[in-house]
Amino acid sequence: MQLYHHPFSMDSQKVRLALEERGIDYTSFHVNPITGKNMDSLFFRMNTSAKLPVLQNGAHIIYDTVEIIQYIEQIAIVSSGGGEISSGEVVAWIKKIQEWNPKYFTLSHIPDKHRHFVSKFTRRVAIARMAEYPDLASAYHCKLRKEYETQDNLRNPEVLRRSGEYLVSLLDEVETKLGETPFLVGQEFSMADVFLVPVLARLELLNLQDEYIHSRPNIAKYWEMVQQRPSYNKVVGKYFNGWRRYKTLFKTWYCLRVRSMLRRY
Ligand SMILES: N[C@@H](CCC(=O)N[C@@H](CS)C(=O)NCC(=O)O)C(=O)O
Repeated sequence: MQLYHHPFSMDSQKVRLALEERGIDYTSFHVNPITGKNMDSLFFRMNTSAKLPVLQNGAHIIYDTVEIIQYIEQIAIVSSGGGEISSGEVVAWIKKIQEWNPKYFTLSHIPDKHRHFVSKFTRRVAIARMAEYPDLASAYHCKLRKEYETQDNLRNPEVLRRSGEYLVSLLDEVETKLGETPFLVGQEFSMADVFLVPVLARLELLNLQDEYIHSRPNIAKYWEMVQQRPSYNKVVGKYFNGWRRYKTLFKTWYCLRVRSMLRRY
């Protein structure tokens, strides 16, 4: 089984947490969307949305995060001969969390000058690939249009307001629930937690933990606890804990700067 993913991608983190928690082996391929690797022709031909993650098992390819997780659960049940599929409550939490699109919230917390630089680089990559692979030109063109759309939406205060409000109401609901049970659904770490942990990790990466995590005591306690899990360390901690975040971010930033200077798109 091959997983195309990247540590920066929250949906990739969810899938990797599920694979680690269920102890399923897979071959990992890093595809960095910030350096435009998701537009490399081999990957793009398989997945013209260029979005991550993608799970491939032989001829079976899945592009949707929730569907990938359901597939992982089925594999875990078949290979262990036991276990069970997620309950209705877990599925409801997954849906609620997945309804929050972190894109605009994240981008709006990145300084304009860095954001514009990355956006320009992404557009240049799409244009370069268009010329290189004429048979994929319309798909690359679509990707280019989406990038302009993203930048337009970021100038719309209504889009940002809605995203922020949804996040706050989601966290308030999570805070109430965690006052009743140690994990989002009951006594055990479930797939609902797999979807929640990357949201908290994103808030910490953006240095927003005081406003969103520490101000909610139940979430703060939960956050401390889930960070002790080996799956967290492998998927998130290894790249973003303490000084590691600077190494991870610097590597991507350096690669972007050099390629941009040399005009290697
Ligand atoms: N269809 C995917 C979308 C996942 C998605 O939005 N992925 C983001 C990262 S979390 C991505 O790949 N962005 C890069 C891009 O849009 O170029 C799903 O629902 O699982």
